[in-house]
Amino acid sequence: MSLHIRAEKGDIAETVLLPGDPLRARWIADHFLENAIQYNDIRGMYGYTGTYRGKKVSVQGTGMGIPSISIYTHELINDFGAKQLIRIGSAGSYQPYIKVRDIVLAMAASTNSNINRIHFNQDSFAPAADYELFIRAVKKAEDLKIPVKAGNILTSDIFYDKDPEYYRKWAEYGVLCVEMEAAALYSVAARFGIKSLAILTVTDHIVTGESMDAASRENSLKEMVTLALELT
Ligand SMILES: O=P(O)(O)O[C@H]1O[C@H](CO)[C@@H](O)[C@H]1O
Ligand SMILES: O=c1cc[nH]c(=O)[nH]1
Repeated sequence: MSLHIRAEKGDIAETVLLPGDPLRARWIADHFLENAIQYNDIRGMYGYTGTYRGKKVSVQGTGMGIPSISIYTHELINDFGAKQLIRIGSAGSYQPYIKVRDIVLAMAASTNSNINRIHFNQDSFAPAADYELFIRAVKKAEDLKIPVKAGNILTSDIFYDKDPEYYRKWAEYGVLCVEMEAAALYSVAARFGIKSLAILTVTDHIVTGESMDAASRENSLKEMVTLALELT
């Protein structure tokens, strides 16, 4: 048992899928895993362990934003021995050619958060995906005929930005989309020497204003979840 996760050592698999939304974790346990057991309900941040095609895998909600995912990933690694963390999140597109429902593999995660400047005494750390896991995801997506885009993304501390043009400076540098956790995932994973990758489904379009409703966000992310589970 750790401060935020009610589980014993061995209850959690070495590979953990990380949706921000704990209800997405429950939906994955219900629809994709065999013999899923719920191990965590602290703060309603559900976590489950089951099997997928015979392999043990866990799904743990992380909540929204860098502080929240940093707590869960720290405990998953240090208290429960997680070795491979795969975020499965929603994102807002910054590019006209990245459409709603597209899947993006985050090769790197720029951020407007100060968290790494605090850790690195004002120097700038570049949070990046694990290369081997990233390449496996690209190949697996090809095998499954799931089209993916890949590139730099933005992990933002702000969801409701007061400046509607804020996205432009990132878009001009080729940043594909925005979400709120990947830079922290990559940084915590790097700190403890484990593998991590963020797979994102575009649910909103920052340029066109298009958006998926809340129920679709929870339920219509099947391809992303399948791709992540195939990497266990
Ligand atoms: O769908 P999840 O994984 O929560 O990810 C995105 O959705 C939330 C904002 O609605 C933020 O957590 C953002 O990163
Ligand atoms: O952080 C996020 C997540 C989904 N959609 C957005 O616009 N932003």
